[in-house]
Amino acid sequence: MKISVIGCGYVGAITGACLADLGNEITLVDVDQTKIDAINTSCSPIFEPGLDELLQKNHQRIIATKDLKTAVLNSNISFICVGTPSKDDGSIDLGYIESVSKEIGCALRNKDSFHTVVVKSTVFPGTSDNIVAQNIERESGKKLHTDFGIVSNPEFLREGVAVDDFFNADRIILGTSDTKSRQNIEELYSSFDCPKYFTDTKTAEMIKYVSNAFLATKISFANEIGNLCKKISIDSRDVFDGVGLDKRINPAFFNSGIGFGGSCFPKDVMALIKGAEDQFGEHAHILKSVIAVNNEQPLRLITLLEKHVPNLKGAKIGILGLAFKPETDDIRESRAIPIVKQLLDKGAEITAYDAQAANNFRELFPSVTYCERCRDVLNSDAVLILTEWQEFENMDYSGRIVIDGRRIQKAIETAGQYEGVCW
Ligand SMILES: NC(=O)c1ccc[n+]([C@@H]2O[C@H](COP(=O)([O-])OP(=O)(O)OC[C@H]3O[C@@H](n4cnc5c(N)ncnc54)[C@H](O)[C@@H]3O)[C@@H](O)[C@H]2O)c1
Ligand SMILES: O=c1ccn([C@@H]2O[C@H](COP(=O)(O)OP(=O)(O)O[C@H]3O[C@H](CO)[C@@H](O)[C@H](O)[C@H]3O)[C@@H](O)[C@H]2O)c(=O)[nH]1
Repeated sequence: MKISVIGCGYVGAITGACLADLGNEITLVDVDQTKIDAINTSCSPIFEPGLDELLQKNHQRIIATKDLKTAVLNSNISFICVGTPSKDDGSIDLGYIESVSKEIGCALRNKDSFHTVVVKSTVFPGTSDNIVAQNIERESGKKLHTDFGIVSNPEFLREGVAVDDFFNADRIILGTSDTKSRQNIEELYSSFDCPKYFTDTKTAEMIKYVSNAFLATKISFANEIGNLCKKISIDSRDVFDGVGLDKRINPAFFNSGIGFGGSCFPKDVMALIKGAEDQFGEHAHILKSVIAVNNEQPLRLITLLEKHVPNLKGAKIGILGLAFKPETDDIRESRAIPIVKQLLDKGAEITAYDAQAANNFRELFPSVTYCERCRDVLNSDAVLILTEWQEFENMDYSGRIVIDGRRIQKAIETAGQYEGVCW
């Protein structure tokens, strides 16, 4: 199939490269020339394991461009993969979705054949029908279901393991009330043997929000219980290992520590809270607590640090890990951000190491000293572990004060003085 993918960030680049690997011809579209140049030289525009290899292997079937109109006209299906960030009040900013759907509409003015538009970006329920479809109808003069169709196909990939998640999805959610589009999308995903769940667009959109909200809830719940377990000298991991044996509960996403970051959980939980309240007058009490626990968790690590280093003014603090999780260079909503902010406010001198995320972090915090080798960070008054990169398991923490936000076994075994946030 000929497919245009609009937005070459984490979701667009993965979707384009993986669909090319399945034999489709892909045109990736972005407004960012650097990303286009990277893709056209078969280099990944983001750090994601396996993506470079896929771009190289399928380079004859992948092209990147700024020209959305031609990309849409030369394809049968367009995937919308642009960002849906938070506004200052936490509600969803649909600015990119608005402008891309209008541009697709303009392009379709000159197209005679049927076109399927797939919304992969995470959007509040109702957005595909009320904004995307209506903008396209308005700008193109064409009719939904007759000239074009809409599918909501939310993405569930996790950064760091995104290629594997694409090819080995637990399920594919497909929301559409359009017969031709359903046929197109069924054909596109025909080689996947996971469950394909067909529903309407707004239900599909809600499934994405509820999945992220539930996983975030599990993490905040594990953190709340972990905080209590620490006070009673119970290892919270042992507790959740036991709890997770109940098939109704499941052991995943019970790792307690300094909380969840990333471009999705904080943003999507806030968007659900705000959308529920502003549009429907519903107060999401549980989800508000999920955010409150998550905001508190990184600051607990500072409180533990101050037990060992009471005066942080002028203290040398080493930080291991800046990315919001391992195997990514992404620092969006990383728990390292509030921790570094507070340490700097208290006058600490910070050295930090992260093999992938240091450059991104430097843009936010130029006053931090960034080390080339992780062992250089150890030469500090105390070491904080904020991301569970595998290489941190290979270090010797003997004689060091370590405050661990992510439970690195080697630190538990070798540190001179050791504190875990929730254990
Ligand atoms: N990152 C993830 O792990 C993940 C996983 C599942 C779902 N999502 C959702 O997918 C969407 C995209 O997320 P992302 O992390 O890939 O975002 P991103 O910010 O990494 O990438 C978005 C891209 O869209 C481009 N763009 C913006 N306006 C454009 C326009 N008019 N035309 C063409 N390109 C344009 C930007 O330049 C950018 O490269 C969001 O809704 C997000 O919530 C993200
Ligand atoms: O038990 C756990 C699991 C995760 N985390 C933290 O939670 C955050 C998110 O982790 P993860 O879910 O692995 O990464 P993301 O790439 O943000 O993926 C989430 O967000 C994506 C965007 O919507 C979805 O597609 C994925 O299904 C969903 O897992 C990270 O800061 C993790 O450190 C914990 O603290 N404890």
